[in-house]
Amino acid sequence: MFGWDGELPPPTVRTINEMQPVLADPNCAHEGPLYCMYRDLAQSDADWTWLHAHKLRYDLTVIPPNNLCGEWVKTKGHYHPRNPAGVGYPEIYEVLEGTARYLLQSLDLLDIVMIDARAGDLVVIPPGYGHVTINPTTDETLAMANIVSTEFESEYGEYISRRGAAYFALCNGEIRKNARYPRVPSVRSASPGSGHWGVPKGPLYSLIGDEKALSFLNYPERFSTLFENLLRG
Ligand SMILES: O=P(O)(O)OC[C@H]1O[C@H](O)[C@H](O)[C@@H](O)[C@@H]1O
Repeated sequence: MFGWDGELPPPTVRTINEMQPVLADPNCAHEGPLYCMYRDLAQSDADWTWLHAHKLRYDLTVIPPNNLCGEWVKTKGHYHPRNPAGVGYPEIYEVLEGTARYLLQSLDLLDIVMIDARAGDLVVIPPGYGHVTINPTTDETLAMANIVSTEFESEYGEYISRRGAAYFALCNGEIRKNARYPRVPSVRSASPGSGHWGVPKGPLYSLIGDEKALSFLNYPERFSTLFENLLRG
């Protein structure tokens, strides 16, 4: 499954109920499971030990297509806190199957970015950017991997209090502004970074063991050029 060798542990399942506070239609009465998160995976004890020694985690997320009262299925959305040096923890994703739309928003809400990615693409979430992943299809499951620091918990408060991201991606193709956000810029598009601006090339799993390629995840303060280039596109 998704190029994963061997059995997967039982996933954490995000239900539609948990998503109610962040849906475009707050009265959407659908129910049931929405997407599965398999956290802290490794293909061998050696890989797991390396990941943990470097304060990192490899996860898979599987998002079947869905229509949530007119909105594409998406993840709940969260920010990451700052690391001890005062810089937000970044994250790196890889699309394994299907297509993904990453909707990023800076904490100051001055920058909203949409990145369309397909299988093989790697996408870096820069420090300070909240993020939602959308499966913008009717018929394809999205499977993606991520590597992220083990040193923090995701923060959902901003997304819950504003009832979702700054924009909603609707199944009719409309990108609708969320009325809970007073003033936000329009969405700009960017490309997945894989192989450019210092963003590593995949497969993501093959980077396990490569300290140089993954140290930006815990020490983003040492990689300001990478993030500046990434945000300039
Ligand atoms: O936490 P959510 O907003 O539901 O997003 C889902 C994803 O978030 C993070 O990136 C985690 O590292 C993933 O394991 C998870 O699948």
